[in-house]
Formats: sequence, structure tokens, C-alpha cells
Amino acid sequence: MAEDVPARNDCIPMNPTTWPPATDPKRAGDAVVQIERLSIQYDSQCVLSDVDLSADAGRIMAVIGPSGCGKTSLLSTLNRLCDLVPGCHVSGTVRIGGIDVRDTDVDVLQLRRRVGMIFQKPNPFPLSIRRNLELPLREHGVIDRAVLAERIESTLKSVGLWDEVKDRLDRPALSLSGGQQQRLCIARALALQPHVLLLDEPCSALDPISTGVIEELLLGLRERLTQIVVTHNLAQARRIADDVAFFWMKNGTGRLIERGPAEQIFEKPRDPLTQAYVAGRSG
Ligand SMILES: Nc1ncnc2c1ncn2[C@@H]1O[C@H](COP(=O)(O)OP(=O)(O)OP(=O)(O)O)[C@@H](O)[C@H]1O
Repeated sequence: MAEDVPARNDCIPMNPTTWPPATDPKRAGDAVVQIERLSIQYDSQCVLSDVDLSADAGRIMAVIGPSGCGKTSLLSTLNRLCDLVPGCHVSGTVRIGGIDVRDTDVDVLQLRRRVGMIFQKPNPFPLSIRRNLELPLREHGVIDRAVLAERIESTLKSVGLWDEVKDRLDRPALSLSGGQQQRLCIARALALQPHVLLLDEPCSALDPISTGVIEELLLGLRERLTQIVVTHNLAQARRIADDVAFFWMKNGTGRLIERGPAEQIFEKPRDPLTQAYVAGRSG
């Protein structure tokens, strides 16, 4: 029996070949995130009900809807951050790369490596720029100095920060501008080679120029990852999203109203609630 049981750290396999390769063009369009009949409750309050939703490889999905309809709560079930919220009860199924992330056997540390998260306010560690990337890499077993240096350089290059910070890697991360800090946070997630990136209003604390830089970055990462971006900024959703999921409150509970390609949701929404929201008549 023991031979059949994977070692705990293998529950979310580290070997990329056993996960859907996020960059494999053959898989573009495959559903990497599959959510079925998901409901979320905080104590007795049901905040999200009966959601069926999938997000595809190599695409950006924008999650839109008014405040309080459960967008952040939805994201928190994908990397099990919801486990940390007292009174939060989740039902339904969430599969990422075919793995049921709610399975009690799943190694949550490995899950969060594969499903990175970026928050509204940049939250670099109060350490040097270098240590912000080195710490998570070391925690996940990368200890070779040359490999660490290579991974730090390549990741900072992938978010367009390398030239801006290469001469001050040992300066505090908090000395960077807000936009640079957010790019560092994205680099910190990317250093662990995630397959999915969750972004919760990633630009709402940034000025328009930094917002533009982050949007370009997300568009450039599209080939490598599945991205799910919560945003209140409909113009931003139009600029970056391939797909859009629109949520709304019905009888005090968040519901998925409509999901489709961005062009359809913005130009030919089917549901009257979506029509009113994208036209700016509600919400
Ligand atoms: N930790 C918590 N404990 C209790 N209730 C919570 C908790 N987090 C969120 N809620 C409630 O769940 C509902 C959905 O909140 P959530 O933050 O998921 O919505 P949202 O659509 O992301 O909102 P916003 O756009 O304002 O960020 C709200 O009524 C909120 O008060």
C-alpha cells in the first residue's frame, strides 16, 4: 500500500512534465483551471453560489463585477488562501492542471508555488531586492549560488526590472517606486515558475504610466501562463483580457452571470445585467 501513496511533496508534482506545460502551444486553449459548482460561505453568509468557470492556458481572464460580489473570495479558493480565513466554508470542485486543489492530500506550499498571487497593494518583503527573490527560491530548494543568481537575473529581466535595479540589488525593495515594487512582486511569483497567476486589482494603487507597464508585462506573459485578473477597471479589462467572467449579486449572493471572449462580453453581452454593467449603467 505504501508504494501507491505519493510522498507528500509529490502531491503537487514538482516535475514540470507532470503538470500541463504552460508554454506548450499545443495546450493553448486547454482549460487549466476548472471550477465546478463552487460556493463560498463566511459563517452563515453565502457570498458566492454555484459557480462553474474555466480559465484556459495562454490566456488572460478578467473577473469583473461590483464590489462585494465575491471576486477576491473566488481567487482565494484557487490557491487555498481561503484556508486561512476563520469561518470560511467552501464547497464544489477546483481543479488546476487536473489536480483537485481541495484534496486534503495536496501540499499547499507546492500549490502556491504553482498558483502565484499578486495583490492590490504591492507587498515586497522588507528586505533587499535580491532577498525578495532569493528567499522563496531557497524555500523551494534552490540553493546553488550560480543557479540562484541566474534565476534572479532572468526573472528580473522578464519583468523589465533588471536594467533598473541591477546595480542596487542589495538596496531595500521598499526603496523602489510602487510600480517597480509591483513588478518585483510579479517577479517573485514568476521565479517559482507558476502555471497560473492570480492578480487581484494589481494596478489599482498605481499611476497610469506604471499601470501601462504592468499591462504590457501581463500581455507579454500570456504565452507562459494562465492569468486571472480581478479588475474594477473596465478599460483595463478591454485592453488586456482574452476572456471575461462577469459576476453580480443576486439576493445578497455573488453569482457568475456570464462568461465569454472579451469581445463578446463587451460588444454583444447576452445577459441584460452584463449589458448594463459594461455600458456603465449599473454597479
Ligand atoms: N474574511 C471574511 N470574513 C467575513 N466575510 C468576508 C470576508 N472576506 C470577504 N467577506 C465578505 O464576502 C463578500 C465578498 O467579498 P469579496 O472581497 O470576495 O468581494 P469582491 O467582489 O472581491 O469585492 P471588492 O471588489 O470590493 O474587492 C463581502 O460581503 C465581504 O464582506
